[in-house]
Amino acid sequence: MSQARQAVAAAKRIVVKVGSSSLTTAIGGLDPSRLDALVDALAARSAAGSQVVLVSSGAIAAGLAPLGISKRPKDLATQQAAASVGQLELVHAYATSFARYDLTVGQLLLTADDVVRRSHYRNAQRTFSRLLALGVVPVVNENDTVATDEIRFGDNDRLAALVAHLIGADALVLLSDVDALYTGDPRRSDARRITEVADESDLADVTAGTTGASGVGTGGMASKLAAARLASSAGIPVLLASAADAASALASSAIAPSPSATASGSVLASGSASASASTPPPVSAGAPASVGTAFAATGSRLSARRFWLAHAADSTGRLTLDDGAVAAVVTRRRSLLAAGIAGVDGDFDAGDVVDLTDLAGKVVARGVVAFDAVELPAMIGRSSQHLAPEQRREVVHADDLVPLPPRS
Ligand SMILES: Nc1ncnc2c1ncn2[C@@H]1O[C@H](COP(=O)(O)OP(=O)(O)O)[C@@H](O)[C@H]1O
Ligand SMILES: N[C@@H](CCC(=O)OP(=O)(O)O)C(=O)O
Repeated sequence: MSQARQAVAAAKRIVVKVGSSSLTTAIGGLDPSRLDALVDALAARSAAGSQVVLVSSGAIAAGLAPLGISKRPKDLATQQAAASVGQLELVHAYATSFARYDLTVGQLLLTADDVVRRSHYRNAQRTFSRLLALGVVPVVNENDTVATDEIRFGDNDRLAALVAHLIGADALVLLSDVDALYTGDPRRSDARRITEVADESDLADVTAGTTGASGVGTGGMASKLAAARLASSAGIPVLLASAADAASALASSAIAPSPSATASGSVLASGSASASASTPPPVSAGAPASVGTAFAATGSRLSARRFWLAHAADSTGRLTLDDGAVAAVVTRRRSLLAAGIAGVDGDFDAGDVVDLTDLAGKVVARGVVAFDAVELPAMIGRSSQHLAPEQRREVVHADDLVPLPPRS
């Protein structure tokens, strides 16, 4: 079994994301039997001693039937109305289903700011940590009802990758309606199945579509691939599999504790399983080598601050660097000086996050800029001795700068 699969099977803290298409029926609305089957697998993993966080899509899809709408609306306001109605159905269904195992769920509705803004993510971190310590299964979704087009994650794959980093998860499992990553859309006969992704070279032949077959999901395989890259480059192994294979994908290599014990750190549920609660089906010993696609962790875990910098929701401008400056900041990890800047775009203030690009426009790094946009045009291309004394400092300090992995 690959190292990535072993890591997923051994993970003590695991984030599992499930897409809308895996929770709904062909005619719309939640499919209780698919939801229960997913919960069976999650409860089994929890009983094997792992802390489980579920990122679940499906609010918009679940809201369509109660509102008498037959297909996914295109306009934001109707999507938000559907999400408002559907989220309630969704968490109610989860609460009922997890209760079969005497497990309590907690709902977290997050906006992009909650996981990418430094001032907010500590708050989200605290909430997750407390919920997990209390033995609760957090069920996460984007706060669709207040998210606007500009500030939306849009797809929960990315949200799940950000949450996995935020809570220090050991693995991320992305469950979808397709059994693995293919070289192209599996509806095409020439698409080849990929079992292991050790590094970027294994993805060279892959074309990932942006729409799914179901019509209820959002990002297609492209958003799953982007999320898998994001997580694996930050040191988190990823397993992409079909929700129908959830039991195998979530199989644990841990020796299952006694049936009454729950996730490690639980202070509430230990020994409190009610007489009526079911015992989850036993877990097998780790995901079989053939389930889904496993992505090895390629990078190392970034500090919360660097992760925030690299993946902050939006940068407010861009600085174009000449070749020497690109080499200095990306390879030698130096600060960016005015002399190496060839262009300035955007309307930013000192302290904002900006993209740093090469002369061809490719983003090579991100950083916190130390000057307002209006100050920079007169400074760029000049060496320090040709700058006013108060301007003789780094435009982006090395401590505030993170080179972006080439593939994210
Ligand atoms: N290279 C690919 N490998 C696998 N699936 C792909 C690929 N390109 C496109 N797809 C499509 O992406 C779909 C999954 O995306 P989506 O329906 O948005 O899932 P979810 O609702 O689980 O988020 C698959 O059903 C498949 O049709
Ligand atoms: N937040 C939205 C889901 C967005 C989303 O990413 O959907 P999907 O592609 O099915 O994972 C909802 O709950 O309907």
